[in-house]
Amino acid sequence: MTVRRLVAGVDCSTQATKVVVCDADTGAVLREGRAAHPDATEVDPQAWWQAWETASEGLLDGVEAISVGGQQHGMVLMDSAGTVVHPALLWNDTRSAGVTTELVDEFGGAAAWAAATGVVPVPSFTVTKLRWMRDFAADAAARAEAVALPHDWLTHRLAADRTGIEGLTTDRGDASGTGWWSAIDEDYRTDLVELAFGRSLALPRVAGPAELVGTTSTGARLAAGTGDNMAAALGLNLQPGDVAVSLGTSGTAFARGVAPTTDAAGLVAGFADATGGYLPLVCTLNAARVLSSTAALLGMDLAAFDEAALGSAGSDGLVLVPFLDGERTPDLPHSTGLIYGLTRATAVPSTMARAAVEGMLCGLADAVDALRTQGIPVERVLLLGGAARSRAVQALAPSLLGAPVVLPEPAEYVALGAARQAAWALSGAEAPPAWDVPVSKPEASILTDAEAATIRAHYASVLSKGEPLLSTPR
Ligand SMILES: Nc1ncnc2c1ncn2[C@@H]1O[C@H](COP(=O)(O)OP(=O)(O)O)[C@@H](O)[C@H]1O
Ligand SMILES: O=C(CO)[C@@H](O)[C@H](O)COP(=O)(O)O
Repeated sequence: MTVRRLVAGVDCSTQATKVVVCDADTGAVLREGRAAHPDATEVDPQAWWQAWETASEGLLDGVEAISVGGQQHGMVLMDSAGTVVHPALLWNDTRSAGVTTELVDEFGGAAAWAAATGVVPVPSFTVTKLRWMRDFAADAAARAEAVALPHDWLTHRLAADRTGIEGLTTDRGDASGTGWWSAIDEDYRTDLVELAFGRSLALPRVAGPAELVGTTSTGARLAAGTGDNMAAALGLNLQPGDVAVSLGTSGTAFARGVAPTTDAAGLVAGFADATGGYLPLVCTLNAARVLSSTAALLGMDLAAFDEAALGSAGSDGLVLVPFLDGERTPDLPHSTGLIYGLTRATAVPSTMARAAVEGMLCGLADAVDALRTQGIPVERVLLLGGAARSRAVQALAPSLLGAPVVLPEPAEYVALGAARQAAWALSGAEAPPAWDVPVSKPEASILTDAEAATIRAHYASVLSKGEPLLSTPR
């Protein structure tokens, strides 16, 4: 009789913690749990711990290894005892917008950052949050001795064999989103921590992709973990030519790369991945919540919203610029949403629903184009994340994104990727285990390529007309 080995993967993402327990050989999901996070852009990491405890309750019997995938960029500052000195500022917290330009300039501008680290800081990046702490939360900053990311912190909290800030670990994937780890040098740039914060901080050791880094109180081994997008890439087993478009709280478009990218325009972040390779990625601040907010505005649940968007004959020139939480790509942190083209004909719920889906997808279409500009081949888009469940999204995506779209079987791909990393670390093998990723075709496309081009042209024109409004603080 073969003995089944169990591994767990965790997704500590913006809106929730999700846990999957899988068969280490096949990846079959045997148990699942989930618990919500506070709806805020600064969060006490203790809330992630509570969500982990709730989401994993009753799931971990027999689990031999655990790995944590986490929302990227969040800043967790600790004192020497490991006590968090300020609520974590998350990736979607834009308060560091005011200090980002000066920080970029102090190092010689966008091109210098891109050449040194692979990224150009925007307010999402941890390095800008350190500068904000130095300037606007000096008391808490003075107590800080170490800085870590959400997945580093949760892994550390899970490790029963560590105390204080001793033994903190991260991985190259998540580290590459800080702004002080260089995907070009494969090393920390401690000078950039000092530049941003005014002094040095202890940084987590960068563990190898398949390393075991600790042990939990129940004896399960801990893998290194990684950023949520890196975990999703591992869960999806992305191949050359594949681009993942994830429609969660953030909208992301990413692909596996064989070399670091250095986009001085700052659209494509030159991240590392969780396997030793690279993960060029474009991220927007506005994806699934554009649909849920518009549905709430229209007094509809998500199912009714979807029907309305799908049933609409077209947006008829109504353009919804979806920057409800400010925007990161394009770099417009002070922006808000805009609605343009409202007439008596378009001021109807179904047209508004359609314009919201189109607006969100136009932002992601620009993201996919930015990858193309960096020479990333886009032969097939894998659509995932909560909003990929929307039939309207599925029906509009192929023409707007300009590529064939497939739907990986609905699953928590970040948690699955983390579980795959745990299985890899547990196996001691050269490569991650081969887990199958079934895909299906989406709803038939309801747009011609010409219609999609018109929608994207309207969107681009409203963006450029709205620029003065979008770039000014309210
Ligand atoms: N059918 C649907 N249509 C549109 N949005 C959906 C649908 N189902 C779930 N969502 C949205 O997906 C989001 C959660 O997606 P998820 O990928 O889990 O996000 P995150 O990883 O950022 O927490 C929520 O905002 C939810 O409203
Ligand atoms: O900032 C980024 C990527 O650079 C985001 O993708 C975060 O990693 C949060 O992801 P979700 O919670 O939306 O999955």
